[in-house]
Amino acid sequence: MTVENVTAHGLVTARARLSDAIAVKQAMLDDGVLEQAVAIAHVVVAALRAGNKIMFFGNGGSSMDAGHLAAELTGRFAYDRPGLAAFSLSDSTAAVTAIGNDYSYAEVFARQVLGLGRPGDVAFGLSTSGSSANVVRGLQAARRAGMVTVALTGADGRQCLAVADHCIRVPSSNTARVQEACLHVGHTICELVEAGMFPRSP
Ligand SMILES: O=C(CO)[C@@H](O)[C@H](O)[C@H](O)[C@H](O)COP(=O)(O)O
Repeated sequence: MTVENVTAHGLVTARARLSDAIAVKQAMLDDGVLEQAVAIAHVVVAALRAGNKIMFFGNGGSSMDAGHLAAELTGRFAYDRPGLAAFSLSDSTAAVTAIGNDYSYAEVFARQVLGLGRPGDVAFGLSTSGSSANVVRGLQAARRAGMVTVALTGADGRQCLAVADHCIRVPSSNTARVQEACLHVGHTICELVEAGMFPRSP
């Protein structure tokens, strides 16, 4: 195969991927995902106003999205305002490696949740498969601790759904598409939370 053929094939494939991503986002518009995101943003605003905090966790690409979304709240999303109480449990390399090494990888989020979480806090578990044991156990621990539990997953998010007060299942089972869609949902929630906490005059 020539370089030109590889490039042509790559372009065809890339177009198909982009079409798929658009179809997923269109299905989200039709599936009530935004209505769920608004409801979750209300929950987060209520928690922050009551002095509670927001924690995110996930594996792999979702671990980076967990840190990204926490930073949208502690830093800023669209405009300057005070920082909000949010952090990612995936960001602590020391905690994740110590708990994973000394207990088990399934406990890396649950143990942090139980140590850091207080009733009324909000825990966001991100899992494209919806079945990663450490994310499911993290949400279970949060629920036991009296926290509000939120899951962002792909279409087959049943295990997270069972332990989440709010579960947005984006309509795809492709890991990359689900990550992109969950990040979009996360951005939407952060934007709504920022506007809810610090309204700007029109
Ligand atoms: O980012 C990617 C591939 O797109 C991977 O690293 C992916 O995040 C990992 O396979 C994760 O372990 C998947 O876990 P989960 O999202 O199903 O909970």
